[in-house]
Amino acid sequence: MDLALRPYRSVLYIPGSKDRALDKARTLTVDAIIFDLEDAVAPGEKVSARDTLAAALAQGGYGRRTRIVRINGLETEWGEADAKAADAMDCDAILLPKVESTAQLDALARLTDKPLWAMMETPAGILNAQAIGAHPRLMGMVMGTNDLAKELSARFRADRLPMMSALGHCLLAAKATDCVIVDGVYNAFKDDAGLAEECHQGRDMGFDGKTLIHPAQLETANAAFAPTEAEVELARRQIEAYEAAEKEGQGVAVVDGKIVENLHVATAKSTLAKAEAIAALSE
Ligand SMILES: CC(C)(COP(=O)(O)OP(=O)(O)OC[C@H]1O[C@@H](n2cnc3c(N)ncnc32)[C@H](O)[C@@H]1OP(=O)(O)O)[C@@H](O)C(=O)NCCC(=O)NCCSC(=O)C[C@H](O)C(=O)O
Ligand SMILES: [Mg+2]
Repeated sequence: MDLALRPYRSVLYIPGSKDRALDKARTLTVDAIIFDLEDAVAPGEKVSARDTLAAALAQGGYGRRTRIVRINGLETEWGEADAKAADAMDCDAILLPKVESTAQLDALARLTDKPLWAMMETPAGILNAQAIGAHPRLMGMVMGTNDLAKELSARFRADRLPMMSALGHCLLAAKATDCVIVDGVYNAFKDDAGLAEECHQGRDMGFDGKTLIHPAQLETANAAFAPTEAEVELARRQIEAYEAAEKEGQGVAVVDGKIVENLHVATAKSTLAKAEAIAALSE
């Protein structure tokens, strides 16, 4: 399936240095994996993590899960070697941290032909989101809300008010440039209720899914970002009603007391496409 059309409800970070977690991921119900060489890997393990990760990906077993490798920034001592190593790995895309300009993406694009993703996690990066999203090699954006909170001196709040302008700005940029966009992590991985609340907020805003740090978070994100049965059923009825109205020469149908126009039909079709993509993943 086209990478951009795959589901991204749950996107799990796995430290590239941890054999046990790399193995566990082969059994998890996760849409995409970020194999991390950056912040989840201690400096002393950065070099060996490349080989550990390359071996895990060569061994395979990750099925239809999208495999994204997060490298260290190209300005660091590890970045360029990471990029060359990731280019040779059996993965679907490379994720660059702390992207602030298209020049950084150009530099990475010179080292690999793989699709690129960008971490959006600094004030300069957020302000340049539209240009970053429009980069011809960029496929997706990942919100880095931990780094962003640090850079903004913001406090973590349940309603994420201090993050809202950055989240909204990147969403607009991603939607305007046809990029996939996934929300930041929820650090308290044992707090299911808090995670569910944040997932629903992200889904309501329009994110495609959420990045996660622990397998215990998968079920909540998968449920929150999938169309519900009621949404699928309504989408089918809207399409049917609109097609019937069109045959009668009408441009508007009514379903459950609400108007259905061609734009609602487009949303209904994308709801059905998402449900089908999720079903295809679990086959
Ligand atoms: C948070 C953790 C350190 C907790 O690890 P651990 O104590 O090992 O957890 P458990 O004992 O509960 O683990 C149970 C089993 O699950 C496996 N496991 C744990 N985490 C993962 C994972 N992420 N992926 C796959 N499998 C995982 C364990 O191996 C156990 O397996 P088994 O023994 O076989 O049953 C740990 O969860 C962790 O390291 N998480 C990832 C942290 C991380 O990636 N951080 C960096 C990304 S966040 C970030 O940087 C975002 C962004 O840049 C920003 O700025 O916001
Ligand atoms: Mg970060």
